Amino acid sequence: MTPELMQAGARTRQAMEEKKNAGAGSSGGRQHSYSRVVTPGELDVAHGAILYLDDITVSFDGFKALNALSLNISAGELRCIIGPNGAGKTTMMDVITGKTRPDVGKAFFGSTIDLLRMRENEIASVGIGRKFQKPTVFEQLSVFENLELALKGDRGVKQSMFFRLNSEQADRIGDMLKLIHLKDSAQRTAGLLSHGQKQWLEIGMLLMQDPKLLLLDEPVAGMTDEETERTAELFLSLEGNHSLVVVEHDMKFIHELTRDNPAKKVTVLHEGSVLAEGSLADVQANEKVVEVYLGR
Ligand SMILES: Nc1ncnc2c1ncn2[C@@H]1O[C@H](COP(=O)(O)OP(=O)(O)OP(=O)(O)O)[C@@H](O)[C@H]1O
Repeated sequence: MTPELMQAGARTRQAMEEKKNAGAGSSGGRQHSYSRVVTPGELDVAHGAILYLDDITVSFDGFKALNALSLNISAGELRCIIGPNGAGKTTMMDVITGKTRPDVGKAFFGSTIDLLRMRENEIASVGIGRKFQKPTVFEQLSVFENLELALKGDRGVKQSMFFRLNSEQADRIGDMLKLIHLKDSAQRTAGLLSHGQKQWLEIGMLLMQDPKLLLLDEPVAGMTDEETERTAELFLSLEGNHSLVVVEHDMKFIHELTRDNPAKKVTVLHEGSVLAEGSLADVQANEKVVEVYLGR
């Protein structure tokens, strides 16, 4: 071994030792007793939950839009949330994404990321993507360009100008076009797409940023039956790799999302709290649910 190599080896060992000691200082030496070391700010779903809301209350001039709401979503889960108008579904999404601050309660992404201490843009950057009801794509650009833009993410203007797709990125866009059923429309101007196709494109744009949790607000509103079915297929194909929270009024769509697994959990919100939670059959048979929602 040459002296240079020996010196390089010594430097590497010293750096490793310093890193180990620094880690011991910041975590109280816990990595000696636990095999898993969690990096601050990194999503940790080792305990199973990707989203944990506890006792969240949001008041508007004394009116409680959310009233001690608690909700747990597991990593990889597809959870449907239903509830009558005014139940608090949008307010719940607003709390998760940092748009609205609750009066009290806890909201964690994984077991370590405290959402209530973060701004909206920070929450988006740790991996929570939100799809609003209305599609918001860049109408003048092609489908491909929309996805390309989403891939660029929040690079600065100058970096975006000089951004060139590498082959891996071009492949990712190709795969996404297939997934969202827009392969044949890649060069089409987005403004010319049908409502359903625009919704898929926007979902594709969200997915290009690889969110860990997707919040989808009435994604099939205004879609044809065929588009609704395809959307259900798309969401089911994402389940497992992503976690999805789907707020929806369309019961046919909820049926399609739960058909492969009838035990899949559905949550019913009412007056800012969870009224019922269980399989679709269970919540549909629940008298309180029938009274406030399904029986209307
Ligand atoms: N900014 C606000 N100021 C006052 N009241 C509000 C505000 N935002 C929501 N609310 C009220 O809080 C309650 C819950 O509203 P939210 O929009 O969360 O319900 P929702 O379940 O999403 O309803 P929908 O299905 O109609 O969209 C409603 O009574 C609503 O009027």
